[in-house]
Amino acid sequence: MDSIRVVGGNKLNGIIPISGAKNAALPLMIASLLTDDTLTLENVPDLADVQQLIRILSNHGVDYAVTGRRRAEGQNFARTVHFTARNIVDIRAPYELVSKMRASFWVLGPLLARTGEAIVSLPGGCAIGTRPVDLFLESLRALGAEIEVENGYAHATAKNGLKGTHYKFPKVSVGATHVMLMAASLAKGDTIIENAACEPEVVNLADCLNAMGAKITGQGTTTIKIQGVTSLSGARHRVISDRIETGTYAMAVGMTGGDVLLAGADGSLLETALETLRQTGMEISQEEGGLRVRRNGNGLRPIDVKTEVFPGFPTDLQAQYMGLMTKADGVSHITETIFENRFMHVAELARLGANITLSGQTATVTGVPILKGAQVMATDLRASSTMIIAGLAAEGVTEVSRVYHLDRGFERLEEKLQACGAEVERMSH
Ligand SMILES: CC(=O)N[C@H]1[C@@H](OP(=O)(O)OP(=O)(O)OC[C@H]2O[C@@H](n3ccc(=O)[nH]c3=O)[C@H](O)[C@@H]2O)O[C@H](CO)[C@@H](O)[C@@H]1O
Ligand SMILES: C=C(OP(=O)(O)O)C(=O)O
Repeated sequence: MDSIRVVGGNKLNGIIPISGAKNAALPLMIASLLTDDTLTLENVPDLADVQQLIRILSNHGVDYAVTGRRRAEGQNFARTVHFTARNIVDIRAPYELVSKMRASFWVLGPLLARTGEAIVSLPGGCAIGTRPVDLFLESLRALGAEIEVENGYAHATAKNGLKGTHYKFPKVSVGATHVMLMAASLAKGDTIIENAACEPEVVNLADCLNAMGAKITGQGTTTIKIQGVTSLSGARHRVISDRIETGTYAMAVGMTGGDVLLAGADGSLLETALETLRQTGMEISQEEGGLRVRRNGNGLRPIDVKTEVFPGFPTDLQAQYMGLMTKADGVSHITETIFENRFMHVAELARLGANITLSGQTATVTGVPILKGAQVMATDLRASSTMIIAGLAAEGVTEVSRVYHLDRGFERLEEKLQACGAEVERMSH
């Protein structure tokens, strides 16, 4: 199992290219199941989750081909991948494939819409809470599906096709919004989704579906309207830049100090998080080539944060922000409102000397002048990056084990950090 060794103390200076967003690429890839034509996606990141989803899609009969730029110094892979689901050869997504990642469950919607039947194992993903699937099942039932959950599988049927509906989500769900968008695009008649997720990744998917011939309006707001169509065609579409990777590297600069251009980053995708970082004293500006992030000499003001649905502070940046606040000049409070168990990194940060107490869903972080390197564990995807960036700001050596979590969602992290002066290396045991 790989681990990552970090020697702290260096400032970050240089250019970090921001990859395509994992959480946009995954639903876009799944949308290829909706058509027998080719869906071409640009800017697909090379990640373990993308590879795993390719295996899942291949099992359903999707052919894929990779073109585009190859690895080059200081650049993204920026791969272009063509997905063609000429025939759906298997409507079953087995446990062995689906249990590794949350998004794989989302094939349920397009398989059902295209073939009238889907059998999909209940999903895996980061262990950050119970993560039920009730909203997926209820919204698909509203579209006319019959669904039973038995022996760990959801079995959905719609022998006469799906029918448009008016559905209000009782709680905002990014994944269930993705699935309903895909399923309703091929339903008979009109669908209105209320209390829909507004995340940029939902907009990216809706725009792609429209390029494929769907009729969707209102994406990016809480009410989305979908006029069902009988079939969708192929399209060419670009994966948006990864706002979570952007925020993570911005916080890395906040922890170490320095001056980094996050090339290709789009600040409009994470305004709340960037505004919070500015309040801590960091300098952040959007430039032609991306987002410039600086912290030169000054201390960090402690700023309270509460995670919210978009456009609020993203839960996927909560762990990294906690890392940053361990170095602030005073006390901050960080409240997690999306997932009930997303604080596993607290105990790991404590190994580096952080002072954090937990009460319910709020962590109280008292900044310390110095963190000291230690052996720590990556507990989930975003927490993995937190331990690495905290290690960059700690005195001495930090060794982060279980980095398979990290590989799910950060493309070539060591290489990107090394190019900016960090001492980071992967060790295979
Ligand atoms: C692959 C991907 O894009 N993952 C992201 C997606 O996850 P994901 O789509 O799984 O997150 P959701 O928005 O669905 O989850 C939000 C909340 O709703 C709850 N819920 C969800 C579905 C359901 O049927 N019932 C239910 O109760 C969840 O347990 C959670 O408490 O959005 C999350 C919230 O921004 C991010 O942290 C994840 O990185
Ligand atoms: C929680 C995440 O992923 P997943 O939903 O796949 O577990 C994430 O991307 O931070």
